[in-house]
Amino acid sequence: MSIVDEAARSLEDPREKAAEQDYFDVSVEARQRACDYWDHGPVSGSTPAEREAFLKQRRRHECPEPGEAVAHGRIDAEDGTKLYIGRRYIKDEDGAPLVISWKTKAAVPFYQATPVDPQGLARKRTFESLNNHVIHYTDTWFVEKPNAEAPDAHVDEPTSSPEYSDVLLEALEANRSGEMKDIVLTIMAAQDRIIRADKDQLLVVQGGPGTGKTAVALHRVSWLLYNFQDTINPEDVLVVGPNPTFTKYIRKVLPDLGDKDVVQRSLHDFMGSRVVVTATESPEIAAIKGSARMADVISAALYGQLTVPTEPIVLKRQGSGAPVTISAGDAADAVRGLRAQKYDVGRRRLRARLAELGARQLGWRGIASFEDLFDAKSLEGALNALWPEVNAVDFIRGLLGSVDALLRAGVGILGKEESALLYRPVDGNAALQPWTLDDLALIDEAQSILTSVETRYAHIVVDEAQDLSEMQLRAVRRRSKTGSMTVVGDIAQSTGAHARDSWVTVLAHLRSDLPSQIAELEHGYRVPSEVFDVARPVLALAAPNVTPPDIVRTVGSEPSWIRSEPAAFVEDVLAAARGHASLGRFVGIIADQKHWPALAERFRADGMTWSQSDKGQLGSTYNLVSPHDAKGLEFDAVVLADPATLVAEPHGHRLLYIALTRTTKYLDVVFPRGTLPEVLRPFTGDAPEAPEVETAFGGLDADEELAKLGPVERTIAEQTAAVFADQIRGTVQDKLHAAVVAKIMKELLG
Ligand SMILES: Nc1ncnc2c1ncn2[C@@H]1O[C@H](COP(=O)(O)OP(=O)(O)OP(=O)(O)O)[C@@H](O)[C@H]1O
Repeated sequence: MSIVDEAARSLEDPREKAAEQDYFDVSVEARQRACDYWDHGPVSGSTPAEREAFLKQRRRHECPEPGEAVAHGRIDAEDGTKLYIGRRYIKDEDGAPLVISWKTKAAVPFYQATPVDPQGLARKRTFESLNNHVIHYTDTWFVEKPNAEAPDAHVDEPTSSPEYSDVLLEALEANRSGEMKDIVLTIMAAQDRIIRADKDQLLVVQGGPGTGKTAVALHRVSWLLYNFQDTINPEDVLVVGPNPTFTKYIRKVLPDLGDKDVVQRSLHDFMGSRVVVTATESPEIAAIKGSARMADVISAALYGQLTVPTEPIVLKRQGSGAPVTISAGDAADAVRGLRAQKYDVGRRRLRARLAELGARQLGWRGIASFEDLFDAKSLEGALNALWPEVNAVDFIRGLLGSVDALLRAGVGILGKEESALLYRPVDGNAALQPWTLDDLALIDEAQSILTSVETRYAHIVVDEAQDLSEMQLRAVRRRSKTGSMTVVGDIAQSTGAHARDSWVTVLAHLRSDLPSQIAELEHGYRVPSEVFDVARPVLALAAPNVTPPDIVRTVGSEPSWIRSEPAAFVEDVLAAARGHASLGRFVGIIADQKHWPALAERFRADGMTWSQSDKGQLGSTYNLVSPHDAKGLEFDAVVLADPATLVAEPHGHRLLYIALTRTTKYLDVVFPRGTLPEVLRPFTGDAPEAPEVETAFGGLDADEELAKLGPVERTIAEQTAAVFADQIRGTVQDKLHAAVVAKIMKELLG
């Protein structure tokens, strides 16, 4: 048998399909039996440890939804061995595998075999099923198809490049919602290699928008939990996303893959909740607070509070004895000797050391706790004078609230102006401070110097990692037991106060003894080429060194360019959004927050419901999203409002690039006349100008216009309006589509 260059897809053979259905039925039954056993069987094990192990297994075997497909693929090796591949392992009554998990090594060829490297496969079969009824199967042959296999079957011309199967393209076409879906059926070879890459490394995944970085990182977690289940529990894995909206967006992927209990946090809460963030930082101050130099400033400020005594220390005795005096020299040596310790450890030891020095005066010797010999208040007072008690939140509040303390701690680390910039008046108690996201990392750093932060995670995933400050990276690193991490992002989408142009600092601040590598994803799955053609020149300005992704699909719908008169801007944004929503699309309205009050007021006036990204919401038909919050999200249709406001911000072209790459299908750009950023101007071509259309049809009453038509004409007008909805949409209010068509018809027909 010879290897064919191009995989051929065969038409389904009804007998084959029936046989596959039988196999599915048997597997469903076996899965149900296992479910019943794990769900309702007695807890086994005679010791508590055995019982705990059983319960852990039970959690791993939680029953899936009854309709979850038992298998999505099958691989036939050249020697005739067949393996079915699904989300979970299913065995028959004799313990033989019916379906293997996609996470096993044996499943690798399903994802990685290509005509050039078939990995021992003769055929790969992909199933589409609904409630475990096989609807279709598609075969990809890696050898010449044996004639005996399906004598009546035709060989189809491949309907798409075998690299981008119909199943993949259908998944990419599917309508989106506020929750990301898994991609188990269609993981691509390059993605699969990253998912299954060695655990013990710092793996950075760079890739353009929509290349699947988030999906890959989450599937990698699932793969790790399966393959290292003896050493990694779900709660030992942390996934950090940029903001609560994003965390909400991805939260169901892991549970859908069978992995509950993974810790998923936003940058706002992965460090704990010592304070509530209520304010934002100016970019200038955020940049200073985010710099790793702040770690030295905090350390200097903390240890700068220690006093090396020059006077003897007097300790009162417990009870009635005369006080004892410790020489200044002995006390000073004690303080100096403990400076290298964690702050709280040093303080504890100093207490013991002072008590020991005092006890010596009384003739006590030996290794014992002498603290009880002394009056607790007296000992604590002496200790506080030398080594004050500190809590991280109050300490950072105090440090930021004192120009003197900042200047002192910043000597040789920060410039004087930088130290002075950090000053923020202390007002009320700690909870009432205008805490910012960047303050959280300062508090965390202080906490780590005081005691330590629990290094509890066996693996950490950081998404949109290109934006993390050095201080945030340090906070992530502290939580990792070994340095095993998967860090994903896109330098071209790096914005905000900590934007960067390479991964060098990220690697530096996350590094451990483990090896590190940067892997790249090159194919863009989300954004259709019609839209990416617009984003490409923006990328060239935003990040000239970043290679654009290879786009895998087209949708046959060009972006719309809608010029508005300023007074009609909100109306035009609304009309564009409504046009999409009326066709059942999940819509993202990406707009600078300065436009939000007007948009929200208009939504309210129309009785619409919508979600707002600043509230961590996502999922209504209409989603109002700030350009910064848009990172990582996607919509069926994006209405980008007033792109000039994005470009006007720092890293403005990157923000624009992000906004342009959030759509899986449709893009409408609504801009006040004369404001379109230069980089986008070539695309407007001879697009109709909304205000003129508005003027021409201003005051049009839909019912009145339609009433002028006979019933047949009216039906034609309505149908035509539906067909041309995309063209008309955005130029006039949605409800006027049919009326506009009616008017045009009248005019054309005289
Ligand atoms: N192999 C695949 N099969 C099906 N869908 C895929 C595949 N790879 C990516 N996708 C889909 O493409 C979209 C983009 O994926 P994802 O959000 O992971 O990309 P990203 O690289 O993280 O994007 P961004 O940089 O914008 O955050 C998602 O809808 C995802 O499900």
